[in-house]
Parts: sequence; structure tokens; C-alpha cells
Amino acid sequence: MTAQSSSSSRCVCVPGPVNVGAGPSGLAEAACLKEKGVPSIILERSNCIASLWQLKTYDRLRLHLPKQFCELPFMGFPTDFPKYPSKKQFVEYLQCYANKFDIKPRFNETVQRAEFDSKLGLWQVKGVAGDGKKQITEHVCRWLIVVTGENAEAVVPKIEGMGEFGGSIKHTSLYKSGDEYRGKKVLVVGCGNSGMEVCLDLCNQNAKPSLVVRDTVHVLPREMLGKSTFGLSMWLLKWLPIRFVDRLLLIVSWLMFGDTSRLGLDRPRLGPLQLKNLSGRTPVLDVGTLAKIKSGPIK
Ligand SMILES: NC(=O)C1=CN([C@@H]2O[C@H](COP(=O)(O)OP(=O)(O)OC[C@H]3O[C@@H](n4cnc5c(N)ncnc54)[C@H](OP(=O)(O)O)[C@@H]3O)[C@@H](O)[C@H]2O)C=CC1
Ligand SMILES: O=C(O)C(=O)Cc1c[nH]c2ccccc12
Repeated sequence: MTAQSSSSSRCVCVPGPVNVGAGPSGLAEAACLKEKGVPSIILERSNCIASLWQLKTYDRLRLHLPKQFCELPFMGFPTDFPKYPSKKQFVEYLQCYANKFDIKPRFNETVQRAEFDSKLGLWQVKGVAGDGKKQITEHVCRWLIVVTGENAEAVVPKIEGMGEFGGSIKHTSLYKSGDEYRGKKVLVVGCGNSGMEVCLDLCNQNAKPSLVVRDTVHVLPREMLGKSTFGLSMWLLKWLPIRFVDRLLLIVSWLMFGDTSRLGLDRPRLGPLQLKNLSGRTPVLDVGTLAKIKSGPIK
């Protein structure tokens, strides 16, 4: 026990790895370990699995890639799910997955610190649970696996005049639907997959969105010739060099969209797949936004 009466602390030895994060990757990895007979625990700061999906995404979200590319090991999506499952379906799938592999994360426990003792060859992982009455658990283990994802923290840029701005400013992680913006003018900052889709949603709910684009961007159709652009790209990469596949993607995109720079969307010099490989920047998969930019409702 610590000196403070408002907090308690204990130490537990974990026979296998400690995983931080109960998102899709954390669940997949815990299931793989279980299949090999390795016990592990998951510490999750939120109160549910896949918290980003459940709590911080907009209503109209669907997978952008066909379901066969998004399934976790040892368990496919139900056959009656559509090609591009909805957020609700994806979460339902993850819940079934956790049940099937009997994965029970320790919810509401935030990892605050992890230190490796090189003499003992052990990690000491500090998990803090509870609001007022803090329960501190020091997990001692040989392996620590951080599975906290790429997009867990919202980034809100500091923009001059933000403080004096009379309207509301919202990060996409808090955006649910364009319903509350009906009839209003909305400036969407950022033209990644979220920004582009939020614009479309706003437009469909009769708001008046304008999109800020600060840099170049590759917008590709979600499907080409009836095949998913992602699937087609991966298949072509088996036979052709990446530069050639990029060429093909850009030619088909040009045939489908025309010259996107006429809409204010200049393309990077590198092709979409090369850019993804070199910088991690993901191409935007269009689900109807470009047509609305072209026809006028999105500025
Ligand atoms: N259905 C699906 O499967 C979906 C998947 N996603 C995925 O989720 C991940 C996160 O996507 P997303 O939320 O779009 O975030 P991203 O990081 O992909 O995009 C953020 C965008 O905001 C721009 N930006 C950042 N700061 C500023 C600023 N101060 N002024 C102007 N522009 C700015 C960035 O520009 P710059 O490039 O210049 O930095 C970039 O274009 C991605 O991997 C995406 O593919 C997202 C939505 C739907
Ligand atoms: O949506 C994402 O986050 C992706 O990673 C999608 C993606 C990665 N590489 C690609 C190549 C072609 C089309 C989509 C993708």
C-alpha cells in the first residue's frame, strides 16, 4: 500500500506478454498467442474493445477495403456481411472474435510507464485504474507488446484566431454526422480519407462544406473495373514493378475522374503506392466526394 489512502498499489507477475491496447491488432495478436498456448493480458485505457471504432468515428463509416483484406487470423467475416462492412458490423465481428478466443482485456486501465530492468530481463509496467480512487498495478513480465495504433491521439492544429471564432470547432474523432450542420457553412481542414468523407456526409445532410487542401494528394476510386483498387493493386504487384502499377492506377483514375488538379487536388510527384511505401501517406479512396466537388456543392 502507498502512503496515500486514496490509492492502492499491488504487484503481479504475468507469465506471458503484456499487451497495451485492445484494438483489432491487440485482439489479433492475443488470439495468435493463445493459439500457441501462450497466455497474455491486455491493458486497455478505454472501457471497451476497439474504442476508436466504437467511440471516435462517424456514423457512415464503412471499411474502405473489401472484408477479405481486413479479417483477423483464424476467423473470417460472416458470409452474409457485405463486401464493405459497416462500422457496426465490424465492431460486432471484433466482439465475436474476442468471445471466441476468450480474450478479456483489463478495461479502464491506463499504462503510464514501462521500464525494462536489463539485469533481471523483466519489464515493469505501471497500470493505473479507477478515477478518484486510483488502483495502481505493477505488472512484471518478460515481454511488452505495444499495440496502441496509429491514430489514437487527436491532433488539432493551432490556428490563428481560433479563440475568437464564434462557431464550433470539432475534431473528426467527435464528429458523428452532418445532421447538426444542416444549412450551415462548414470548413473541413484536411483532405485525408476522413476529411473527404466528412465533406460528403455534410453535403448529403444539406450543409455547405468547403475543403482545405494544403498539400498534394492522390485520390483513387475505391473500385476499378468492378475490382477493389486495393485488391487490384496487391494482385498487380505480384507480377509488375511498383512504378508500373502506379502508372496503371493513375491512368485508370484519370479515365474515371479526369484531371483532379482542375478541382484543386494536385497529385504528388511519386505514385500512390510508392508514396505509401516511402512515407506512409495513404491514398484517398473516393466514395463519391469528387463528384460533389465537380458538380459544385463541395467547394
Ligand atoms: N473507411 C475507411 O477505411 C477510412 C479509413 N481512414 C484511415 O484512417 C487513417 C486516418 O485518416 P485521416 O483521419 O483522414 O487522417 P490523415 O492523417 O490521413 O489525414 C489528415 C489530413 O489533414 C491534413 N492536415 C493536417 N493538419 C493540417 C493543417 N494544419 N492544415 C491543413 N491540412 C492539415 C493532412 O495534410 P498533409 O498530408 O499535408 O499532412 C492530411 O491531408 C488513414 O489511414 C485513413 O486511410 C480514414 C477514414 C475512413
Ligand atoms: O485506407 C487505408 O488506411 C489504407 O491503408 C489503404 C491502402 C493502403 N495501400 C493502398 C493501395 C491502394 C489503395 C488503398 C490502399
